[in-house]
Amino acid sequence: MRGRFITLEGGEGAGKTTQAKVLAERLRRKGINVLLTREPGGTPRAEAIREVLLSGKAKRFGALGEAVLFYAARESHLELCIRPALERGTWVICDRFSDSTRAYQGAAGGLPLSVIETIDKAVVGDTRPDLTLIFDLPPELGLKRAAERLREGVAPAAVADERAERPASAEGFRGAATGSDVIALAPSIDAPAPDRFETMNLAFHRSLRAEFLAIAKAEPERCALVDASDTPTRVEDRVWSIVRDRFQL
Ligand SMILES: Nc1ncnc2c1ncn2[C@@H]1O[C@H](COP(=O)(O)OP(=O)(O)OP(=O)(O)O)[C@@H](O)[C@H]1O
Ligand SMILES: Cc1cn([C@H]2C[C@H](O)[C@@H](COP(=O)(O)O)O2)c(=O)[nH]c1=O
Repeated sequence: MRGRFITLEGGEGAGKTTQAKVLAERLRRKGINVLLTREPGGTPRAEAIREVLLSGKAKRFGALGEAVLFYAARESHLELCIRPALERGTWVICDRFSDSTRAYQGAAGGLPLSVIETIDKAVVGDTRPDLTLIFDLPPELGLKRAAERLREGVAPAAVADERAERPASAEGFRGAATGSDVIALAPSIDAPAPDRFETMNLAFHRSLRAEFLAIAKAEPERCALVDASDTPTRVEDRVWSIVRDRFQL
């Protein structure tokens, strides 16, 4: 049976990475094979693109240029990592996916939705998430958390983690060759400094929030809203109750 595809979406510092790890552990405790991954990233090629995008080096290409790069990374990720895992029956938990492009490069970045939808159709096809958890909180709070994370010297976690899973191709996870469980990614991009999008102004982050809320409202069969301003334990419980109900676990 095909695995389930779960994505986590939302603004900066919303707690997606924190909760993705907890969810993966909870599912594993139920005996489910889980691939925990992130976007942009998940394969060496996509991680290299991540470095370019988050450093701000691609900013001068505008929202269209950045969107094309996000989709180049997504194509590699889907082809070498996500689709093979789903076909093996592994559940995939992905920290950000297409809704982020729609919010960041679309609503907040000014790229028309029709352009994103065209590229999305070509790259993602029918590999759509079965469930998208949308983490909602005021951007001021999310940015404060992200700033505290930086002050504590904690880089946004590299979540590519395949445990028992192994990619079929040489372009798969870097850690596969060494057999490591959690993939250690190149430090340069995850060094503690605000990334390209964290440095945008509050108006940008407000439009992100509005777009994520609009997506959740427009697609209630796929999306579930999570109040990310709550305590970590409460958020964890809410996530688990959504996942349990959705997949009848
Ligand atoms: N519910 C919560 N309450 C308070 N702090 C939290 C909560 N969840 C996560 N945090 C903390 O906030 C910071 C950001 O969390 P995390 O990295 O999980 O967010 P994120 O949504 O993945 O962020 P980004 O998209 O910016 O990478 C971390 O330092 C984390 O420990
Ligand atoms: C997938 C995707 C991501 N982004 C932005 C959103 C964040 O600012 C970074 C990713 O960093 P994180 O710490 O892993 O959250 O990239 C984007 O603008 N468009 C996208 O499609």
